Amino acid sequence: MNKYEIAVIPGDGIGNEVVPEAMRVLEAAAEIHGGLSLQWSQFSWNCEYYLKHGQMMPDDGIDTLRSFNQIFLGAVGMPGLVPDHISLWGLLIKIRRGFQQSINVRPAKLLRGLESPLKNPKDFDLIVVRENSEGEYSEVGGRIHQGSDQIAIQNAVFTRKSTERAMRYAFDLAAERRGHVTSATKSNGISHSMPFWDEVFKEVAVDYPEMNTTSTHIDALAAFFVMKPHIFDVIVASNLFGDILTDLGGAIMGSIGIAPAANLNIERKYPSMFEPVHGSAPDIMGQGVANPIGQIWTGKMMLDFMGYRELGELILGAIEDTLQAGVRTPDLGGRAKMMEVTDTIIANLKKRA
Ligand SMILES: NC(=O)C1=CN([C@@H]2O[C@H](COP(=O)(O)OP(=O)(O)OC[C@H]3O[C@@H](n4cnc5c(N)ncnc54)[C@H](O)[C@@H]3O)[C@@H](O)[C@H]2O)C=CC1
Ligand SMILES: CC(=O)C(=O)O
Ligand SMILES: [K+]
Ligand SMILES: [Mn+2]
Repeated sequence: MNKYEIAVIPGDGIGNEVVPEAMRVLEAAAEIHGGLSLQWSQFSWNCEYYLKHGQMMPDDGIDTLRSFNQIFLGAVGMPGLVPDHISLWGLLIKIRRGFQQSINVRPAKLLRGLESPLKNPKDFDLIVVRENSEGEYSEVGGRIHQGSDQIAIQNAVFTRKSTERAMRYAFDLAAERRGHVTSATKSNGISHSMPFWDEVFKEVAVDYPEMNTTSTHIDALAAFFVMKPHIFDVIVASNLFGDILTDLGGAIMGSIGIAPAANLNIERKYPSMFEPVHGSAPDIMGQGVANPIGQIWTGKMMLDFMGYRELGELILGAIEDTLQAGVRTPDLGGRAKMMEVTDTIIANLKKRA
């Protein structure tokens, strides 16, 4: 029996609802496999914890997580309780950076049984590789002066090491897929970091002569996601561009509630963290209608990363069977409750086993 220690951080809002659902599916998958045991340890670090303790996680939080194989997280943020920059930087981003989870992998594809809101989506199947450790999301900057003299400065940080790492990951991924990498740039407007980004992209591409490459400005790229998403294979993007593109990726699939993600420590020196693209959705929390598919598909990505790809395929198949049968939450135009969707996915998983 292969045992894995998984740290579970449901976080805020619907994170507390969809994480237990995904755990039910992963448990069912482990049972089908027979040789895989997932040992879950729960941590209640979130905005309520902050209100009690003045921090999003204890001082030794990162040390506590270090011994786990992986981290399974829901979402962080409850803007009514704690300002978002404090909650996200105090937990989510702290973990991403603390464990050098430098790559955020976010697929978007046309699922069987789901109509995209696009009129002519064709059969798109793309993956956004988002640089996850620096870029526009930096702590470098500050505020000075008062009143009408106030100034806010926010610096973007692009290192050769991290830029190259994200790009190499994208090329390696494309080599296993359709061999096409698109770089998301904005070197017409951002005059230092993005020309640098373009230069590094050209240099890295030299090492992959068999790959096709395109460099596209992020504004046009966003429009192409809507007009012709099928042209994309792998897209490599900076932290901010990747963040925005992947909500759009969720939207063109049918809902941001189904979009999965993986924050990878590709060196496997530290745990990686698996959490869907969506946030804590305070507008629908407590109603039992959150779509659990984003979290469940994220669980599939965790199994893939742990080397259980066949099991992952089984889960995605069961998700598609469920969508095809019309069992969908309201965000997908359906009337099913969250738990009914999960129950149906588990039943379909057992049928496929
Ligand atoms: N990685 C993370 O933990 C993230 C955290 N957040 C945080 O979440 C909080 C809310 O942020 P928003 O901007 O509203 O983004 P959000 O992703 O939480 O919600 C955006 C919209 O999508 C809907 N939605 C999201 N997930 C859904 C699901 N599983 N099923 C059905 N509908 C779903 C929501 O109801 C809402 O209408 C904020 O505190 C924000 O900072 C936002 C994005 C990512
Ligand atoms: C914070 C956020 O929106 C994300 O990581 O996608
Ligand atoms: K999330
Ligand atoms: Mn986001």
